[in-house]
Amino acid sequence: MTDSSSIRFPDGFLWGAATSAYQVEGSPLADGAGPSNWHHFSHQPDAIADGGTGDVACDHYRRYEEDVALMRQLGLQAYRFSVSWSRILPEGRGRINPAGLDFYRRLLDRLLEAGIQPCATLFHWDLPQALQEQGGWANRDSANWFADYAHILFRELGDKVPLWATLNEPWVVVNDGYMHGVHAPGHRSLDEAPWVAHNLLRAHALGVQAFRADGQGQIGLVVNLEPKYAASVGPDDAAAMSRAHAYMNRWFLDGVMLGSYPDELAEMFGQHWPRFDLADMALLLEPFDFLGINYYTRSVNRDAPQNPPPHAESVRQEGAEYTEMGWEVFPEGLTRTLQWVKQRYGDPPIYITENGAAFADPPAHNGRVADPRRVEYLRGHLRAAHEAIRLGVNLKGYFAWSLLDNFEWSLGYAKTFGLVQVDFSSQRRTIKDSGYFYRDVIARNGL
Ligand SMILES: OC[C@H]1NNC[C@@H](O)[C@@H]1O
Ligand SMILES: [Ca+2]
Repeated sequence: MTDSSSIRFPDGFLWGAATSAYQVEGSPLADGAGPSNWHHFSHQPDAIADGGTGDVACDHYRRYEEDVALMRQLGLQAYRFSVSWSRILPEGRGRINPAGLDFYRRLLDRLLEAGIQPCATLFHWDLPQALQEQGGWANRDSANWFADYAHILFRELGDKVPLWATLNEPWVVVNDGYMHGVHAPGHRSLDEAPWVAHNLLRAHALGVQAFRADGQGQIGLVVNLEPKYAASVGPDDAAAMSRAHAYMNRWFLDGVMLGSYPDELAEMFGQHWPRFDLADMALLLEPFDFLGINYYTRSVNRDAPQNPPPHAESVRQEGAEYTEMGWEVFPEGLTRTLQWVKQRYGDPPIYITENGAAFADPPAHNGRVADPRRVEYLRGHLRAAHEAIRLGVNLKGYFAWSLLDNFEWSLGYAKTFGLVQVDFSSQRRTIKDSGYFYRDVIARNGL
């Protein structure tokens, strides 16, 4: 039963929606842009479920003015997007491509004219291919490449962007790109993965230092968190839950908030786990202004010794509701996760930088797209977010994933998360019922 009592969020709570460059922009090589590793990866045979690539996507690189108009129609107060590193630096380092900067200046000007706060992510997985070919994040120099890139953006775009994020979901880069090989660069290496994670966090810290030197506004880190439950009360499943929790939720946050990695990681990686310099661990503690949390679901884990770290597997829950991603709809996990972050990491300011659901939506009919399951998903998770605020979590805003149906990485275009439907054959946008629902939430600052 949905609770019918109305709720109001705090004054000034920030309401937005999110996208990322490679998932929506298209035109990957336009106007002097260099290829990213995702451009390279998505063109590999069988890399993407429906054979999709980011070549066109939502054509946002060319339709951004129409899309900002859609954001206005939804009454968004903020828009979270990412900058394509290889538009700015086609070889990843050195030569700047002015046309790349100009695209983001145009987008920022449209947003500011519309009274929409930009929230820019520096890195949302699309590393310049030229840097991937120099080892990418496995190369210790990657942290410096990132800091140089960050410095350019702060200098060139800093006066138009109040909220910055260094990285989006470093865990996914490691788990999907370096452990399971299903994301760019498609590696499976217990030796590379810990160093990739470490260099990503070093990059984050050096990026924050660059921001302190000449940035304006606030800067944060965006992580995906998924509360872990045990499939049974047995000790093996409890241990599996604890390993899964360390691997997915604590690895990166302990690194940057506590200056150490969970002991469980050294245990589960064994001889593949490096010895990290103390100087590195001190760097990781570079303070930043807010934590971005991306929440979708929980997982219930049982022991799976045959699996790679964390030697666990998730168990489907009888009677539960699942999205098209195979993710359980579990809003109470959001409240629990926000409380856990508050208690473990010293009550940092938090934005929910992504929350949303993929459901099989019907095609637009008479200018409408009925997506009641997404409306209920959002309603339930907004209630859960409000409950966290009631429990004292310093939650400052919420960004729905996603503004538009878009390229869902290795799953291609079939998984649709948008508040706005995109007909990829015509590029026609249609606001879904969930978009109108969200517009009313923003207008009321609550449910
Ligand atoms: O899977 C849905 C989203 N999750 N976080 C990162 C985004 O790029 C994904 O589309
Ligand atoms: Ca507030």
